[in-house]
Amino acid sequence: MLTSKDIIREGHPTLRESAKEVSLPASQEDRQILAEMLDYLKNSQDPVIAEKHDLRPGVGLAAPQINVGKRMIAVHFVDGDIQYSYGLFNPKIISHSVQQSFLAEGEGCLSVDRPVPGYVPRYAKVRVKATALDGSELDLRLKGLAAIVFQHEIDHLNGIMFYDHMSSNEPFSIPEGAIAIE
Ligand SMILES: O=CN(O)CCNC(=O)c1cccc(Cl)c1Cl
Ligand code: NI
Repeated sequence: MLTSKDIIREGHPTLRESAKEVSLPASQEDRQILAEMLDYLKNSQDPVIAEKHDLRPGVGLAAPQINVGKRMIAVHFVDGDIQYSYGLFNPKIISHSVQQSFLAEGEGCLSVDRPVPGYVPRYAKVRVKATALDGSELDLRLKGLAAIVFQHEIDHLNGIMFYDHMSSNEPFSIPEGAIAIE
């Protein structure tokens, strides 16, 4: 099982590289890695398992964070009454809103061992295409928390960290018309 020691931290070059497309259909090895990433998220959200294995909680995870330079992400969280639990190959934002949004509580990252207070401006709505673990093609129209999490993960595939989006001298500045996601 993946644990916190498998997660690379700021300063590791892989976090700043662009990850490579996964050739499909995915190999058994790539499917195994993606399944383990999804399991990490589930385990990290289980108080008993997280405590036992000292797991930091996460709602998403990108392969570069476990030093695998491939375009694979996992997400596991509930947003309102919609449960998102996916392992995805080659996720791609194919369109997005002009309007922006940000998480009122800010963002955190398993690869960043320090709090970085401030708002992370992101697209309020995104349309994402990807191939799921079972090989099916997904076409997702996301808003709210889901839109933010998917952008955080897809950023990791492009070597982008959440604080790259933050205004350095005004971390709590809010872009014109941006909506706060509570
Ligand atoms: O890349 C994934 N991680 O670093 C996992 C840890 N961070 C989170 O779960 C997290 C926390 C707050 C906001 C967002 Cl958008 C995310 Cl994603
Ligand atoms: Ni992260």
